Amino acid sequence: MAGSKLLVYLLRRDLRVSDNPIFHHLATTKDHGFTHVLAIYVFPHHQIEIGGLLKDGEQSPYPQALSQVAGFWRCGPHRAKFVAQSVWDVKKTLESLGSTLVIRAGKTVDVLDSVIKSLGEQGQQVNDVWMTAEKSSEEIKEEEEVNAVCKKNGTDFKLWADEKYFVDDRDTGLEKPSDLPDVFTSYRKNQEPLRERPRPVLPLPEKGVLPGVPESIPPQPHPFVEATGLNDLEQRLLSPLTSMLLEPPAYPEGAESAHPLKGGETNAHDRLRYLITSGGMNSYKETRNGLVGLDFSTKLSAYLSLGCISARQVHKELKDLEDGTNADYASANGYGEGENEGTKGVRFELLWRDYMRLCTRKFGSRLFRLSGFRQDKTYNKKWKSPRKDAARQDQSPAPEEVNRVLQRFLEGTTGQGLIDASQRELFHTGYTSNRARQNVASFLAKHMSIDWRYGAEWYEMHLVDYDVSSNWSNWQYVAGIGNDPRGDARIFNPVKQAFDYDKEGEYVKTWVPEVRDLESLENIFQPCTAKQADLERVGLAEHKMVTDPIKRIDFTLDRKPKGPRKSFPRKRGQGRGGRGGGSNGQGHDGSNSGGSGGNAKVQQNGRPGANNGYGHQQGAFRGRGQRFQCNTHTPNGGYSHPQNHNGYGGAMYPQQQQQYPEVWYGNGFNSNNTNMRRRGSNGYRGRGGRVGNAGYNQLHGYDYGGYEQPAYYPQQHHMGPVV
Ligand SMILES: Cc1cc2nc3c(=O)[nH]c(=O)nc-3n(C[C@H](O)[C@H](O)[C@H](O)COP(=O)(O)OP(=O)(O)OC[C@H]3O[C@@H](n4cnc5c(N)ncnc54)[C@H](O)[C@@H]3O)c2cc1C
Repeated sequence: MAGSKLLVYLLRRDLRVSDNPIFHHLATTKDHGFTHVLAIYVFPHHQIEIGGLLKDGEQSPYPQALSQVAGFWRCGPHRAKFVAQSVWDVKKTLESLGSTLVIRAGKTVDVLDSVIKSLGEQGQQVNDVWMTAEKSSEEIKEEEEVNAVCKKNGTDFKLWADEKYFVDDRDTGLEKPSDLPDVFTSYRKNQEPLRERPRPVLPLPEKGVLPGVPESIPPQPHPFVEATGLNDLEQRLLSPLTSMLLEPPAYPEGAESAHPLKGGETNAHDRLRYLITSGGMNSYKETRNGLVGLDFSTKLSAYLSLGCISARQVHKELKDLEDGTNADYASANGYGEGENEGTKGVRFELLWRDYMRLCTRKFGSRLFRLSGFRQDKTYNKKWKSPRKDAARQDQSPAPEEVNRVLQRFLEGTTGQGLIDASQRELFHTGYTSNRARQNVASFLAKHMSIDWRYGAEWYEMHLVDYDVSSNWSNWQYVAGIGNDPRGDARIFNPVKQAFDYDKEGEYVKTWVPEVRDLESLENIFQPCTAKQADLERVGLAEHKMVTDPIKRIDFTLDRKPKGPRKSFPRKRGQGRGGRGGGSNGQGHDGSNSGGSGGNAKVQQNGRPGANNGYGHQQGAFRGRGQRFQCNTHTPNGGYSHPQNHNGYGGAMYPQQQQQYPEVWYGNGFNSNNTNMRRRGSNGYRGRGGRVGNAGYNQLHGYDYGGYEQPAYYPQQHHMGPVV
């Protein structure tokens, strides 16, 4: 159209209108020349599953949004909802300012190409495309693809810095990415005093100052539909998601989510104001290691990671409190009293977030590498893999056993209370505290020596605050292959940590209801330590957390951890491992999964199981193989993905789910009948062996017994209270 100039702004993790450099530029620069702006958010097909947005009967042109190593959904239900809410909030805010946000699904470049073509057919040229830059490899690739499409269409392309971090890139003093110190403390010292570092925030554009919206808005490209509203969008995003667990935990009665917050810039600012006025920011330092409740930490992470709020906006409100410059905070504790330990602590953590992102900038795709950022080629840690094609030939235990242990870890039945509570909380709510995350990551990587990327991908699926840099760098850090100067030497003892941070056992009891009626903390944190009579009284005597704990840690109340820090429990015949076999002699080698009792006699008992204990394993593997081979979304629940040799749950599209609502086929496990336990013949606790073994019924191992999936996915009736 003659005289008009159109800008397309592709939003990604900059889901806010205030303190947004692009909107600010458009609102305040007189000669930018644009008569129209079309802001677009594309649900990216490779990061969020968009199969639920397909038109009836259509097939997606894209592979499913599954993770590379484990084949988990890359975005589970909690974050899918949160993103939808955040996107919708931007739309509402822009509408209130006389603009709008167009919401699409697909591959960003395909949507852009279609938008440019569709507008071109109506005589409207797209002159410029802008987006904000990210530092992770996948996002950089997307930027390059967008640039290429722009070139092809004769459209200008510009990348903006997002400015959502605490210290602006222009102010860090780092001349190039590789200048970043490999130790956080060195970086922090370079940046202090932190209170002086952030740039001022950019205000919300005034109503009517943004360029107009084009008269005709291009439709959602085929074969996807446009959601009719926020509820419809949420439901469609959630509908294809399966739990990926063979035995998903039930939602514990009475448990309340520590993260009942909804997404969006508006809610982010409400939360921030609440934290200031309630005194939460002042007490942050004392409470930040908490485990239960909404207010022990800020719960700003999900907003920060999607860019619903910027770190400098958080800093500004803290400063207003400290300086006494916002009358709305006049009645808050600490008003006008300067920086305190709490507000200082929040700034410190925000700098951690910056640092993790600068690590991504420095190390690029090494963020996702098994050997981590800094290890050279000679690094030789023997990670254990649940995948046959990825495991070393001499791996012990075998991949099938690692897979069994991994499943227990994911579903939260390891027998370590703190780990299990955290994993179940994460599964049900999308959140778990920093303290719990450290323990969980350490447990998988250091106690179990399992390929830490399974944990990182599980977190990617479930965390409502998933952030590529914060997640993967933290996993590397805790796994000992990232930027922790203590590396392998830092190992969290989950029992000691539970005694230190869950002093009444409230957290573990909240999320692991099976242990609620046990009396001593020691037993709550490790139910296998309870007396047989107590276990029988609370109905736990036959529970796998007790009969087959993944790891048992000897710990006495004088707080000194005892016992070996072995990754997988010892090999058969090493004196601590054996468990009694199943009565048909089909038990596992107890040593592979955490045996801690044991003397020669116990080992003998364990051996028959060890020798014949493959029914379960092979069954599981064959089950998985069957799913993998299944290319289409059949009722067998299979999926195939080029990089995924490790299918877990059958991914089913809505139509099929209606047909076969809650059953997964093709599982190698039969949840009810696989275990034929008996007591280890040599006592059951302490150093004398313990409640015996998981002997696996071979028949069921080979049989693909259909598994009834609890109705958690996708109905979402256990999402916890929402405020
Ligand atoms: C294994 C592991 C995985 C993690 N994955 C993520 C992730 O995907 N996304 C994410 O935002 N955080 C991640 N963290 C960091 C941290 O656990 C969360 O940021 C924090 O628990 C979020 O809760 P909060 O907002 O109440 O944090 P607060 O304690 O209130 O901290 C304030 C803010 O500081 C930042 N922050 C705090 N600690 C860290 C940290 N260690 N690294 C980076 N930023 C931090 C967050 O943005 C947070 O919102 C991970 C930590 C571990 C150990």
